[in-house]
Amino acid sequence: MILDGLPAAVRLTKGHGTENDFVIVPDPDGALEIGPGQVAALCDRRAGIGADGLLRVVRTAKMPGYEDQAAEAEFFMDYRNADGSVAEMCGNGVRVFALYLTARGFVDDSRSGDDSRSADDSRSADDIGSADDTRSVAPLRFGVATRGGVKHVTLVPTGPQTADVTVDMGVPVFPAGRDGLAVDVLGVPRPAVDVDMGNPHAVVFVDSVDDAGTLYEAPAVTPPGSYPEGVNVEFAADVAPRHLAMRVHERGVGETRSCGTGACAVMIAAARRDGAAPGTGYTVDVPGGRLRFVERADGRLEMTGPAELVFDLAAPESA
Ligand SMILES: N[C@@H](CCC[C@H](N)C(=O)O)C(=O)O
Repeated sequence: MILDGLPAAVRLTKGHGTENDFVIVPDPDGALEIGPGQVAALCDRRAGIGADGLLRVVRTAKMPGYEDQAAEAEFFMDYRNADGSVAEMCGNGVRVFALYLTARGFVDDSRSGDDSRSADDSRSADDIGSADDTRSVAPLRFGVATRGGVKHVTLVPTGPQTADVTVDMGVPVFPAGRDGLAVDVLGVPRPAVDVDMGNPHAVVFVDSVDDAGTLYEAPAVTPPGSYPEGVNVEFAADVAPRHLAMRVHERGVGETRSCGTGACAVMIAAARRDGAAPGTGYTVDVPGGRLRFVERADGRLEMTGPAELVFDLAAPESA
């Protein structure tokens, strides 16, 4: 049974960011062992809850090997793909994780580093966005620890279980050495751009995202063996100046409705192709919604998009 080994008191939550969906498991003390098989079972869309991935919420100080991030970020996002594999980063996951921390009271907003928040604003997360809540909501700022380093977020609640979240995704890297990188588009290899957002991406520009085909299988990437650890593949098509559409085949998942790091890779590949100056805004449409980007003068990429918590699930009483 998918909840085996999880204490009955653990309340799981389902959330999504532009329809990239996650099972969220609170484990502040790092006490739970959730192996790849159980992650895959929880993420199974027929026999489980169904999700593209799992986010375990663990205090950074309790996350072996990452304790040094605890000074900047109280909580660590332990991200797993739907097949149970571990990935370095998940951009949509960070937005959903940040909303979960605030909506479930893991982040004390008086300690969020937001100087503009008024002293008498004592609303609970459930009050925010309710019918009698007429005050404007100040953004919350805090760090989220990840395998790809601390990500700083700015979160604006838009309702009791929703928010717009901006994430400082760091400086994208164009790794050297994958010469001749290509992705098959309708059976023909096309040059691809190699982008590292903490996790690996191959971006190929196409005339229409329909050219990605069914994406039932991972797209062919050449030369063979270019990514021994696997790769996320993005198909990007121009919609208008500085506005693209994208489809993605994610490592460890399959086609998803959105990929935050993938959209970052598309944005930065397009910005370099266009010779865009820092500060230029880009929009990337994904099947599940819209993400907005700006490359700051210091080279760091900011991604803004929605996050939503959909429902909570408690384990049934044991017999
Ligand atoms: N959906 C994520 C990326 C998740 C990890 C990816 N599948 C990988 O294995 O690198 C995002 O929003 O960035």
